Amino acid sequence: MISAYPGAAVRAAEKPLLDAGLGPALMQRAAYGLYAACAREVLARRGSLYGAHVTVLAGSGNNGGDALYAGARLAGRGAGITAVLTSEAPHPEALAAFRSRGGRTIQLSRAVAECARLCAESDLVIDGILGTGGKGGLRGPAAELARAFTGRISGRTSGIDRRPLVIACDLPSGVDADTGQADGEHFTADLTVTFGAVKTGLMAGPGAVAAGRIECIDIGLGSLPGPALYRLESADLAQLLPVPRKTDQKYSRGVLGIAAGSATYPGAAVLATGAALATGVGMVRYLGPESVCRLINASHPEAVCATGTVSLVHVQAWLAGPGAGADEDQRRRALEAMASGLPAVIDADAISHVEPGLGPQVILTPHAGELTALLGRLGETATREQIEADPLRYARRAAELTGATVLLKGWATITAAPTGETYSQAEATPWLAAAGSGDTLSGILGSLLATDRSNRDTASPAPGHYAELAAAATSIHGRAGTLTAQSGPVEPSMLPAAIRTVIGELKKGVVIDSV
Ligand SMILES: NC(=O)C1=CN([C@@H]2O[C@H](COP(=O)(O)OP(=O)(O)OC[C@H]3O[C@@H](n4cnc5c(N)ncnc54)[C@H](OP(=O)(O)O)[C@@H]3O)[C@@H](O)[C@H]2O)[C@@H](O)CC1
Ligand SMILES: [K+]
Repeated sequence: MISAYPGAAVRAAEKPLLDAGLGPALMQRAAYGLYAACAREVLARRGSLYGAHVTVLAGSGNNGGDALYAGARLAGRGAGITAVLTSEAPHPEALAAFRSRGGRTIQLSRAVAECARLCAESDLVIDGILGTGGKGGLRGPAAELARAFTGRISGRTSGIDRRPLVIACDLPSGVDADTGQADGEHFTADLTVTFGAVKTGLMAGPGAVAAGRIECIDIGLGSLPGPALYRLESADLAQLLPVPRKTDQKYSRGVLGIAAGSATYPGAAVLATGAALATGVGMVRYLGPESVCRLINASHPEAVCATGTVSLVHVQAWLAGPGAGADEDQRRRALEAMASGLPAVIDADAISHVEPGLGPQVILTPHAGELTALLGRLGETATREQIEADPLRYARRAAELTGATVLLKGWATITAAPTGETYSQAEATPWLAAAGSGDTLSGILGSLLATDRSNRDTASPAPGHYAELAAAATSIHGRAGTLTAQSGPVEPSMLPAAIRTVIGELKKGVVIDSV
């Protein structure tokens, strides 16, 4: 599990070490970690450090110091290095070390266009303009450089017309370390090498997109407070996924009730059912129109389909909403599912029936547009753009207002418990942004809720338990999409096959996390 902390918490943990005069030592550890990651990535790309073109972007603070020291080490391995100084007052000792290894410097304010060209023609750009001391987006010439560089490399691929590798020092410059907001110009990295602890802004909103892969370097920080944000990794997922016991039968493994689909949108019910079955539920009981029952049984003969009501069906969890449209019977079923006290995924059209006073076992799965509407009904104004810019804040706020667990979809999907525990998962591929994709996510989550033993074995699951399960479902969905995308565009109806493969590999311990 990755734990992330706000920038202020990391700075507070550094303070006693700085007061004890250990600042330079911490910087050397950070710079060495950055150098080692840069060397590894350049070697992987071009086979040799010797003769590689590297540009270091160095700001006025310690972030620039880290980047200059890392650049000095790369110069010592034969790379050709130029530092673009974005301030008149760079870190003096780091600059001296950089120059002593033969690094040359350019003052950005006098040559923005030249610096943008230099970056675009480099093998590697190290972004050391701003770290945790940055306030707001980039300003002045640094903002112009980010814009010009992005313009120059847009349209380039990772093939022959190669983009330079961009490695961010601690965090991509212009990204808020706590929220991931990036209001103004900012850099976008392939890899962020972060120091001491992962910053929450690297795992949320635009910051999660800008950070790329995340690597955390241990610099020997003191104790940190409780993390603000978690990310599940393969080993956590393997533990969370239930395996059938020898004594199990279909009912004890878990039955999921699905009230989804309508005469207008029947496909959503088929997709949700297929994903739930592939995730390993003991049984699916489907409730909906007869025409949808027939369609589901044509592809999933194991699903038990009926047109009845929620209260007459014995299940361990509910899934309501996908494809329900304006179907009045499905609306009633969604309300009954929310009131049942059982774990329930409330997705798509059912989100518009949500009222405050729910419990954490109810998981709402909005995208930013649906959350705008939900918050509006609860008396809170937030535009889609505001939610996309700061998803941590709004997912937590929605959980607080409804009492439910909230899964807010995005590049990094945020799941927030009403008690504050928050997760971020970012395994998805952009190919998953397709009609029907959300229906499969809700099917996976429904299955995890129905097979969840803690719900039956303990009186009340731990706070944040449902947010963790929602994060697990998000991760499985993202991994299944990424696996499918390896051979081309993703059709959501292809996902159940990949879900089975992902779960099988997780259980065998085959999947190794890249960060
Ligand atoms: N502390 C430690 O022990 C260790 C810290 N480490 C490293 O230090 C980093 C934090 O360093 P830091 O505090 O010096 O801040 P940093 O982000 O480099 O820049 C601040 C400077 O930028 C300026 N500035 C601010 N906003 C701006 C904007 N929007 N656009 C333009 N300029 C802006 C601001 O000037 P001001 O506006 O305040 O006058 C100020 O001069 C941390 O991320 C990590 O990399 C590691 O070495 C490990 C040990
Ligand atoms: K940076």
